[in-house]
Amino acid sequence: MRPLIVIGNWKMNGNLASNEDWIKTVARGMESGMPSGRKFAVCPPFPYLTQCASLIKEHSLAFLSLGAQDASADIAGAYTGEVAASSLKEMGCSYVIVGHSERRQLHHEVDELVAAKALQVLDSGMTPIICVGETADERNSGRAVEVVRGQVAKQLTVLQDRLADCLIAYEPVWAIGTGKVATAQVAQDMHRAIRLQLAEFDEDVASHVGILYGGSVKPDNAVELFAMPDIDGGLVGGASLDPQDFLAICKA
Ligand SMILES: O=C(CO)COP(=O)(O)O
Repeated sequence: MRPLIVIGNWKMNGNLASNEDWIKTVARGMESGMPSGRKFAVCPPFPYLTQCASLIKEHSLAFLSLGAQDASADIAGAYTGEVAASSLKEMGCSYVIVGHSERRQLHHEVDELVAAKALQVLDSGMTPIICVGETADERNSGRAVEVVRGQVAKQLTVLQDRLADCLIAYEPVWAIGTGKVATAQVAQDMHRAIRLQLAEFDEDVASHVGILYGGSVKPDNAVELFAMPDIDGGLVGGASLDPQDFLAICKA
């Protein structure tokens, strides 16, 4: 049985004061217990990882793990501005997002680089969250499944059965930050397509990999999304900035 996983992606938001308020509020909200069989994590910007790790410890927030929003594809060396996966592990991270559409679009990251980053994350003992998803044009021209299958195929080529230790996040680009959530059925259909593609490679990998949905997940649509058989949780952007909304989604 795959656990339901809710991960907040703060993107380039937050500051020392708001982060502290957020962790305190979430700690109070989680104090009375959380639904069983679920996992939760938050991915703050790099500079706040240490602060969030110590706040999580201070508030004994056993339910909440820490993640990062990206990692380098290289182990170490002359890569100004890059952050090594091993450093993220040392800072207390359990998850690292790789290949987010904002990095693919704004920083021209391609599938091969995303796979190399995922390998570094795995080698450092963390779980990569590999993002895939089609644009509005690709969906409107009937190519959504083909595009996503292409992205997943590249990951399979490099990662092979190590994909069993990764999470995949299906994030349709047209649903990110737009308020246009994919209907639960549209999301389920793509998650199913991804799972069937994984099963063509290896049944065992397909049954192990958690496939999260991302794109305008809110407290009022999370229940329906999470009820779908192939949706194993959510990667939440905007709504994760509000601790009450994040908590509501975690409990949905
Ligand atoms: O990109 C996302 C999470 O990684 C989704 O962002 P929103 O929830 O703001 O649409």
